[in-house]
Amino acid sequence: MSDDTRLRLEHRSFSLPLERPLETASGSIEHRDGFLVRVFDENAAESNRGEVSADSERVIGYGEATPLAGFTESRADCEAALERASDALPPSGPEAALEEVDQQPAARHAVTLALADWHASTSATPLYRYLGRGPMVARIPVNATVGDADPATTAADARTAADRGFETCKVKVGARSIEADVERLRQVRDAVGPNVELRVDANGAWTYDEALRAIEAFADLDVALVEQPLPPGALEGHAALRGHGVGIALDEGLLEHDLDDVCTAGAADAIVLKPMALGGIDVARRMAAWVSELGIEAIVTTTIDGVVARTGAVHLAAAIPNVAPSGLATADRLAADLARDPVLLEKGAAVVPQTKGLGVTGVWEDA
Ligand SMILES: O=C(O)CCC(=O)c1ccccc1C(=O)O
Ligand SMILES: [Mg+2]
Repeated sequence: MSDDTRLRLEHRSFSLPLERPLETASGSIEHRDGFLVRVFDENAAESNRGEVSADSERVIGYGEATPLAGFTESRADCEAALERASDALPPSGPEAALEEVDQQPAARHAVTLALADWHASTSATPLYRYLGRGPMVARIPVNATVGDADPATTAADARTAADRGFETCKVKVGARSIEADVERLRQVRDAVGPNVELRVDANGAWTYDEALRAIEAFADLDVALVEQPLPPGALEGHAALRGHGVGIALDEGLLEHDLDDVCTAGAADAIVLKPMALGGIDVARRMAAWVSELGIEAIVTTTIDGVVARTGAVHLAAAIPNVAPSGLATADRLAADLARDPVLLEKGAAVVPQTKGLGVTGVWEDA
């Protein structure tokens, strides 16, 4: 950053309705409300004032804070943290602004993403290469997300995903009895055939005995992974559920435990990284690097975020070597979005944007 760079941060609120609510064992997600953040160089804006092309040439970094109960701070705490960060950035710089959002993961996600987008755009580098300084990545594998519903609807949704080319399908479970979920997965397996990888996500709904019963039945249906079978506090329980034919992934559990403790307990075959809940793509990337040495898989996903955070998560996934199929095919859940989606989905893969920064444009204007 040059000496006359004086970054300024602004935020504004948004509310996005879902086209189809996502039904889960921990409730239904019907809309996503949050804050768009932008960062720009005040001095650059000043010197360009009055020139016709000033706005389109000015580098702007975008971020998104989309809080979700059970995963992040409240909307009010998020907004207060963003206000503190806005007040701190111009006089004191990025480090001081980050201190103000340190305890609020969604707010920290937004501020760090906006700064990273600004820096990557300033150096004309796609965000994932700015993050990882690694090789070019054209595509990352993604999974389809199928919510809780009756067996026939669940099977039809999975079939639609398979017909669209998804090779991995994640089904929400835990909202009904084990027997009902097993029947749902039986119909899903029949509908998609043997070649689609199936995962389930119980969002912490089961007791240990229920989880074991579910896992033994799911193993016969060749379910590859169960996400968060037990409540987030359980580590030993998850460790004991491993080795029964279905891999164990932790999602909510990562928000309650240090990654070191998860690894020491041997509680997971895979971890589910939600940058919004973990406090930013920088935090998520460090976690992925940490577990890769232990043979634990990293899955990137979102809390059904808007296009800014979702695209940030796509760049994160592109910066993780051998990232597992990730939960990033959720754009069509939203009835409206913050801007045009720069990420194309093609046969179960997301095409990674190769333009500078995040690659999301036209954000603020249409919010
Ligand atoms: O991972 C996916 O396929 C989609 C995202 C998803 O399931 C989700 C969305 C919002 C909140 C929680 C979760 C979850 O993984 O538990
Ligand atoms: Mg989950």
